[in-house]
Parts: sequence; structure tokens; C-alpha cells
Amino acid sequence: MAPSPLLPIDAAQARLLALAPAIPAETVPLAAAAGRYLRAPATARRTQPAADLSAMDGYAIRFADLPGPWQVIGESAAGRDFAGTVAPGEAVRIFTGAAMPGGADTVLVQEEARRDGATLHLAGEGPTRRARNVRARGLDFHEGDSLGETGAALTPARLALLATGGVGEVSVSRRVRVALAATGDELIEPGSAGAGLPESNRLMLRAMLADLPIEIVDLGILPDRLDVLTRAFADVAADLLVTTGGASVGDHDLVRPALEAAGAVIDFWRIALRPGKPMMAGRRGDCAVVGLPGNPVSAFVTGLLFVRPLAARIAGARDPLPRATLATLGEALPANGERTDYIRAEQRDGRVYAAVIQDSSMLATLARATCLIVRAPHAPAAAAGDMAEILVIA
Ligand SMILES: Nc1nc2c(c(=O)[nH]1)N[C@H]1C(S)=C(S)[C@@H](COP(=O)(O)OP(=O)(O)OC[C@H]3O[C@@H](n4cnc5c(N)ncnc54)[C@H](O)[C@@H]3O)O[C@H]1N2
Ligand code: MOO
Repeated sequence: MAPSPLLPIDAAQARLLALAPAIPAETVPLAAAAGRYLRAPATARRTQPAADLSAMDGYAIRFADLPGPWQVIGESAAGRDFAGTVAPGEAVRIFTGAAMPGGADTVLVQEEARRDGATLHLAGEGPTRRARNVRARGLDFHEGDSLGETGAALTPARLALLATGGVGEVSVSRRVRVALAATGDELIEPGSAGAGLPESNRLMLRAMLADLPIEIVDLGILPDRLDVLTRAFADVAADLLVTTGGASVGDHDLVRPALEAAGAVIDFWRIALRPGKPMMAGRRGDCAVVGLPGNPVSAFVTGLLFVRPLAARIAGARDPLPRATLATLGEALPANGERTDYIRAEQRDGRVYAAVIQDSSMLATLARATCLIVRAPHAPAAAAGDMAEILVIA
């Protein structure tokens, strides 16, 4: 039987994201919502700033009174407003974040003022326009404004925005349950004694997902036995099952038959990607399943391009795919073949340099790499100084 053509990477990513199951929402306090994604829009419950505030330490004056002098009639500090009104020729001592007193419209910074008892003199250029050094009520946002659409990431900045908007709790997706299984009779637990190859894919993938709102269900290292794999895949309770190894065409590559025996429907297998060609993806009931190749660098690249975006999409992210940027090549690159190539490279002095050997088993070059150079299928040879797409990884 002729092998089916390899799926282009963007088509594979689109099909993969479409496999994301819907998971329930939950309401959590803002303080517990870091890294989650909004399931409902968040709306400002207050206006910020709630009043016109001084942006500087100085004196609240009427712009029309410049160049002074003024009589200082009181003080306004943050949280302790001045109760009166500023009449012509009057000023109020004011501090950053304090409410502007009624009648005043401008702040004279104290570096440009001279105090002589209760009398204030201009001692510099002074404010050049009305409302200088004043933050108008609502400068940041108004009550009723949207502070985040459905799917927005609760980044540190957005959490601070929501807190300032008077939002105390948010509707987010519950944590995504990600089951991780390594397969291979040659594998041993990392750090354990004995012959065998230390298993490295689970902890690598776990670390790649660490900043997402997930819970890991660790299925451990599974042997190359169809019955054991089938039972493990049939029993798993998760939103996303990720396996590594056994994805290719060898006699011991049992992941696909085991997934199918466990009731999974495979949507695609084998993509036009180097490294990572034998990746497969599908669904088993409400659980998305992704079978990654066992080679550690192949697992890293497919983890970056597929698993992490899928976990983020299940968590509610609108736009989860990694973003490439442009960089200048430090050396020439040969023409590419039929698969999109992700080349381990280092950024030095504003240029990128590819590692000489790109074997997909080599973790030392992956750990040294700060980026992957992306080479499109059939890209022509590139010269030093040409621009190339990269994905930053460290
Ligand atoms: N005849 C063909 N052979 C291979 C093909 C092909 O198209 N035809 N594809 C190659 C490509 S490309 C890849 S990638 C590999 C991936 O195959 P598998 O997913 O079946 O991976 P394994 O054979 O199980 O393992 C490959 C390699 O990686 C080591 N490994 C596996 N799991 C782990 C782990 N969790 N931690 C550390 N190292 C791991 C394993 O010992 C092997 O050395 O297939 C090619 N073959
Ligand atoms: O696609 Mo495999 O990952 O080249 O080594």
C-alpha cells in the first residue's frame, strides 16, 4: 500500500486544534486565576481613575492664574481629599495620586515652585497647558468598559487591570487534565539505577506545559505490549492524552493500534515535519489523543507546535499557536526537502547559527539551542545575511 501523502504543518495544526474537547467553566477568585483564560467577558465595575488626580507632587492651581503668585489654602493627599474649592489666586499643596480640588485644573510641580510661608511663587517654566500633570477621571477605563473578551489570557497585566476594575472573580475553564505516557521497553525512570535508557520525554513535556492551567495525570512508562497499552489508553480519564514513542512503522510501534483498540478515532498520522513526522492525532470520546514520536527532539518540536497549543486551546485560548519572528542567518543553509524543517540554532551577536548535526536524538544540541530556524518545504538555499523565520525557545 502506498503511504498517504504527508499532511502540511498548518493543516495539521488546524485539524489538531479542532479536536479540542469542550470542558466546563468554573468561577474562581482573581487571586487564583493567573494563567487561566476567560470564559466570559469581564466588565469594569468602576471608572479609573474615579476622579481627576494629580500625576505629580506639587500644587493644584488654576491655569488661568499663571504666573502667580498664589496663596496656599490647604493640602490634598491620596486618600485624604481637600474639602474646599480653589478660588482665583489660590493653590492647594497636592501629592501624586491625590484628588484635584474643585476649582483647580492644573498641577505646578514642586521643582518649579518656591514656597514663602503661605505664599507660592513660580520658579521655573511652569505648566505649558491647562490640565498639565492631571490624570483625568476615566483616563484608563470607564465603568462598563470591556476589560477582557472571552478567550483572553489572564496575564499578570490583565489580572491587575481586572483588580483595578473592581472585578473579584472570573469565569474560566477548569484546569485541563493532561495524561502523559512514555512507551518503550528500553526506558527506565530517570534517576533510577540499572541498564536502560533514562526516560526524558514526560518531564520535558511537563515542563513545556508548566505555565498552562493544567493538571498532569502521569501514566508512567508503558511497555511495548498491545494489551497493556490498550488497557492504559482505555482507562485514562483526561481531556488530552499524550503518548511518546511507538509512533512509527516498526514491529514494536504499537501506539496507533492500541489507541484504536481502546476506541480512539485517528484523524491524521504523519506530517510534513522534520523532526516529528510520525505524529498522530485523534479523539477518544471527550479526550483528544496525540501520539508523539519517541525521539526526544521530535517530541520537543511536536510538543511545541502541537501539544502546547492544543492544551492551551482546551483551556480556552483563542490564539494558541507559537509565533515566529524574523532573524538574520549567520551562515548559509542548504535547500530544504519536502518537510518543514525546524533546525536547532543559537542566536549570537544578532545572527542565528544552526547546529552542525541535526539528528533528532541529540538533546545536547537542543539544550544549547535558543531558537529553531523554520525552513518551509522546498525552500531554496539561503545565504548568510538572509532573513529567516525563527521560533524562540530559550
Ligand atoms: N522505517 C522507518 N523507520 C522510521 C521512520 C520511518 O518513516 N520509517 N521514521 C523515523 C522517524 S522520523 C522517527 S521520529 C522515529 C520515531 O519513531 P517512534 O515514535 O516509533 O519512536 P521509538 O522508536 O519508540 O523511539 C525512537 C527513539 O527515541 C527513544 N525514545 C523513545 N521514547 C523515549 C523517551 N520517552 N525518552 C527518551 N528517549 C526515548 C528510543 O529509545 C529510540 O531511540 O522513527 C524513525 N524510524
Ligand atoms: O521526524 Mo523524525 O522526528 O525525523 O526523527
